Amino acid sequence: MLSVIEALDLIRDRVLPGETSVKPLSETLGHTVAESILSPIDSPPFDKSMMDGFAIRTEDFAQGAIPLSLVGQITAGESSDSPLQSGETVQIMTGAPIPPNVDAVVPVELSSVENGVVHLNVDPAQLRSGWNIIPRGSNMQQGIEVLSTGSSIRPQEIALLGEIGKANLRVHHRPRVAVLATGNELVDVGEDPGPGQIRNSNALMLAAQVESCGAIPVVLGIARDNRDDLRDKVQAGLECAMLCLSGGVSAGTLDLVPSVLAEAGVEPVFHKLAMKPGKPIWFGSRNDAANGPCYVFGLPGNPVSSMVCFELFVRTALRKFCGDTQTDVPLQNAHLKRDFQQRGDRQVWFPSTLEFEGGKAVVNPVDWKGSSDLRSTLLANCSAVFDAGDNLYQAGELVNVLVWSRPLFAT
Ligand SMILES: Nc1nc2c(c(=O)[nH]1)N[C@H]1C(S)=C(S)[C@@H](COP(=O)(O)OP(=O)(O)OC[C@H]3O[C@@H](n4cnc5c(N)ncnc54)[C@H](O)[C@@H]3O)O[C@H]1N2
Ligand code: MOO
Repeated sequence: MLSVIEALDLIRDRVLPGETSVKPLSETLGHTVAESILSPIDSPPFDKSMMDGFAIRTEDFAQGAIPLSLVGQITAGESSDSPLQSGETVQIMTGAPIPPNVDAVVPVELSSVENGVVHLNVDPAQLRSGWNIIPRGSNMQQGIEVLSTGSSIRPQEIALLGEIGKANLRVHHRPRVAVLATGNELVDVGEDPGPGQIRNSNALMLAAQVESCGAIPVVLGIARDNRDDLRDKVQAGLECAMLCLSGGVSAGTLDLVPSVLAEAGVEPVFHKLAMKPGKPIWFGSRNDAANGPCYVFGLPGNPVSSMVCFELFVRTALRKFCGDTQTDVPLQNAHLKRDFQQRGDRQVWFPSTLEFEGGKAVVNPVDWKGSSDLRSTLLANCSAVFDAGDNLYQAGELVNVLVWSRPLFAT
């Protein structure tokens, strides 16, 4: 069986970045840039005062302290082209442009003013040319690349693009992701299950995970375990950029998903991984000349398997599809809080809590009963990774951890 790392590589190889369009800057948060963006300006665009104070010429102090005559004021938004004469100063505010031949700003706290005369309470030997002035172009020079293709847009990217006047830019689309639950045992969450039935909790969970990635969920309901119903609903799902099925991918007589997908022209890339939860996961893609490719995940029906497989694989596929160049799974290290016995032939992604204790990241596996135990995931915020084999991990040992995304509100 393939490993998680091998599966992630196959997904990254198979998934290609999707379509792009030009959007107003204010609508691009969370998108990925699909063009290289150069700065048309210097930043700051002029030599600028970093403090509220008095603009001076340090050369005036070469022979020692002198009183300065106050000849004006420059506030942010104004500008002054008049150079200072020897012995003159202007009051200047933070953000205001520096007048010609001024080379330092003395903070107002280090000065006193009496009858239009300014005295500086600074040792003249300490006055340095450039003090409290940020030179034009020192943060960013005209012509440099500020964002490369594939960077994602956070609030600070929006601000910088605003600063350079990039009101519209080319970004990758938010993809539509179809969610299709399969199973004769499923009823909608608003219904009372009869004997042998359970509520379809996976579809809502997967739709929420899709939303938490910034993609658009398209919930297709429940496909029954017969070829006709499954085929029809799969066809509808293939119109989206991605399709996530849940259930029907292991070895039961009604596990029809792999064969129905194959009939629908979805080319398998892998089926079954050496991981727990999630062993029977299926991944493939269909290329449609008219609609572009659809990437298909057959997620295992057990709720924790579906959830963890989404976090690892679907999220990675979405990142790649959305043009993001950062598609590594964001694993981090944490110290085990207690001894942990691992037994089994599959790598385990164990629901756990990650906390900071005494300045250290500490991870504690929760009391998890297995892939159907959704309840214990409510106590967890990450998966701790334990390799296959029979190993006693010691308290304090470093292990890999994958933090589950924590959305604030859906987009
Ligand atoms: N002989 C074998 N049996 C199983 C194997 C195997 O390798 N050989 N693998 C086991 C593993 S591991 C998993 S995980 C499950 C996954 O099976 P399926 O993906 O085929 O899922 P189902 O059998 O349809 O369902 C499994 C379980 O999850 C419940 N379920 C399904 N859909 C939903 C939903 N939408 N919402 C909530 N719960 C759902 C379903 O009722 C089952 O209890 O297979 C093992 N078997
Ligand atoms: O791989 Mo399964 O998800 O252990 O129950």
